[in-house]
Amino acid sequence: MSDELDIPRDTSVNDEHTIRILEEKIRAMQIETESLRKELNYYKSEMEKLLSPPLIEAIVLDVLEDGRVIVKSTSGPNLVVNVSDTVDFKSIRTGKYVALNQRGSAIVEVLRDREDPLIKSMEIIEKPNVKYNDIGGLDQQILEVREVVELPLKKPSLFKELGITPPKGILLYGPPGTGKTMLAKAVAAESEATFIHVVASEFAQKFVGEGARVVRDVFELARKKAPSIIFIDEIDAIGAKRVDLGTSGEREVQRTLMQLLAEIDGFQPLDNIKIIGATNRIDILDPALLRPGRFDRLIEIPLPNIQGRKQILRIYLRNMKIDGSVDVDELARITEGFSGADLKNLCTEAGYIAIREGSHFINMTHFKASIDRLRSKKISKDVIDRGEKYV
Ligand SMILES: Nc1ncnc2c1ncn2[C@@H]1O[C@H](COP(=O)(O)OP(=O)(O)OP(=O)(O)O)[C@@H](O)[C@H]1O
Repeated sequence: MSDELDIPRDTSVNDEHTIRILEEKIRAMQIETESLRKELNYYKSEMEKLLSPPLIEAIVLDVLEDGRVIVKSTSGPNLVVNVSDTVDFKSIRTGKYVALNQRGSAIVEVLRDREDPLIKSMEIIEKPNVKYNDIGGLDQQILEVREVVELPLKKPSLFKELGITPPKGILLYGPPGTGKTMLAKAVAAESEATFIHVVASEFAQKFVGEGARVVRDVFELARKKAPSIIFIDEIDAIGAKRVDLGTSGEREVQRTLMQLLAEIDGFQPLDNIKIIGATNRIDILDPALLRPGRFDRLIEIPLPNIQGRKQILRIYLRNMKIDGSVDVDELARITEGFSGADLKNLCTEAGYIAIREGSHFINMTHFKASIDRLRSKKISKDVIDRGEKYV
């Protein structure tokens, strides 16, 4: 025993030492017991949670003067319920998510706020303020979009009369920052249509079936707000060809795509809804998306050529205080590889350089310094990205 407890053999001499060792052992065991007790309590409470009946989720519609609350339970009906004493009454407000007890008679917990996936995924602009002449270097594409989107929305009778079916959806493809979103907004503005902007990667939701629900809700909203244009950016996020559907995430993306195709198939070419998809990865799109009656008109939005760059620069220079040294032709010539977004940044940066110098005008030197800065900062990276992504 003494060996076990590390007690020195000569106990007569070492009584005090022995007692100290034993006391330490007792303390260590007490600590151990305490920690096991906590662990036991934790598992007991986990067991209780698992065995307790499930709660019902609801959203607060109104708080009544008599202290009761009207809620809409997610399982269906509106209910008038009490508030349990364990809940802070002040935290209950319209729009809050709460948990009801199993009988659905009382609020027993106020839940954490969370975002509505529909609201998170989209932006609605009743009247976008982009005009065709704000867009440079895309004259041909503007003409085509006007013909296949604007005209059928504005004058469906023309198409009916002649028996022509316009496309339900078009796909704008090309490198980033070339004006795809701008063009979609401009056509919505000119067609007096509501612009519903969704980013497809936001459709990929956490919960099973949620992506498909958001797609359904977006189309429902488009019908309510018609005439509407639904702009689906980064459509490759849900519309890429799939090689295998191994993970549940991939299956969820596939379900979302199926819902999108079903919604597109569900309306008529001359209904007052149009869909514009955008991607810089047309090479990886699922051919199902490009079948007739879906995104069946493909419009390339390339990087601007020298003429295009000149037009875009002119648009931005319109509102800038420049001096006589600024040569637009020269600027367009030395900005090969720049997108519309890059050219806009170039103008803004030149303005900043002028401000830093305390200059009242922006001159050619400011523009050239701005080009050098942008080139070294991002262009090389962009070109590499484009080389890999854009086909
Ligand atoms: N052709 C253009 N004419 C004028 N401005 C342009 C043009 N292209 C891009 N821009 C400017 O760049 C900004 C970004 O462009 P936009 O969002 O339309 O590009 P995008 O092609 O949709 O890009 P992404 O593929 O990254 O979504 C615009 O708000 C505009 O200021």
